[in-house]
Amino acid sequence: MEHIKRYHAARMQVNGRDLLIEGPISGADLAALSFDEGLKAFRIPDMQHKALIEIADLPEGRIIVAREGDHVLGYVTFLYPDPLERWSQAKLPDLLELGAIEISQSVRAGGVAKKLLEVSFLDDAMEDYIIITTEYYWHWDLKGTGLDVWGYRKVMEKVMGSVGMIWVATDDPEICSHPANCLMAKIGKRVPQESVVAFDNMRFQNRFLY
Ligand SMILES: CC(=O)SCCNC(=O)CCNC(=O)[C@H](O)C(C)(C)COP(=O)(O)OP(=O)(O)OC[C@H]1O[C@@H](n2cnc3c(N)ncnc32)[C@H](O)[C@@H]1OP(=O)(O)O
Repeated sequence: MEHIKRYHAARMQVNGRDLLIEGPISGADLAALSFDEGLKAFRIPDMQHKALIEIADLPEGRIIVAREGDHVLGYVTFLYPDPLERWSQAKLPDLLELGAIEISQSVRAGGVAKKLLEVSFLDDAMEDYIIITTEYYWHWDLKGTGLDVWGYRKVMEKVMGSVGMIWVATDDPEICSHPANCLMAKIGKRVPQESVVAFDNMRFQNRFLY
């Protein structure tokens, strides 16, 4: 499958700060930007910056950033699912995982996460993919937001729902291990039925138990 990446950008103001939301950007462009110290939910900021640079240059990888000048304050990633996760079992060329979305504390709750997704989905190429995201409460910044798991789950539903990603059922044991965890997905308009069926089969693998 040819992965077409068309650049889009938008501007917004949050707390009086001018932000540029743009992407997909290349690894070289991302390497030239500084990376905010507050972006530490998944790895220490330096390591996460390096990981994102690698993802940006993967054939299927897409990184959309929110930046103030040359300083990154938020990002979202799309790439093939981790080979250790069931979502990669069928090796679907047209299934991408929204792997991480993170906004620095100083500009949170100002619509940046929703804007990152809006810009991501401006690219019509996204209609060729099944986009999934796995929500595990242990990845959430409960302490930094002061929200409980259900309040946080509501925020994630609002962020993902803003581009039409919806809750979908699965019997994946990790997702089922806590009721606030969930799988969300959006199936692009041009995704063939065979891919949708393969995705359904990956979602349910323990039918003999029912
Ligand atoms: C696949 C994954 O990456 S799962 C992990 C998600 N990432 C993280 O948990 C990392 C740490 N957290 C963050 O980076 C941010 O808090 C995020 C990404 C969860 C949300 O980013 P934000 O830019 O703050 O979200 P945004 O401002 O677009 O808000 C979306 C909605 O949630 C609401 N919201 C956001 N934060 C809060 C909050 N702390 N309390 C109540 N509501 C909130 C917003 O008001 C908005 O509501 P609306 O749609 O009714 O207007």
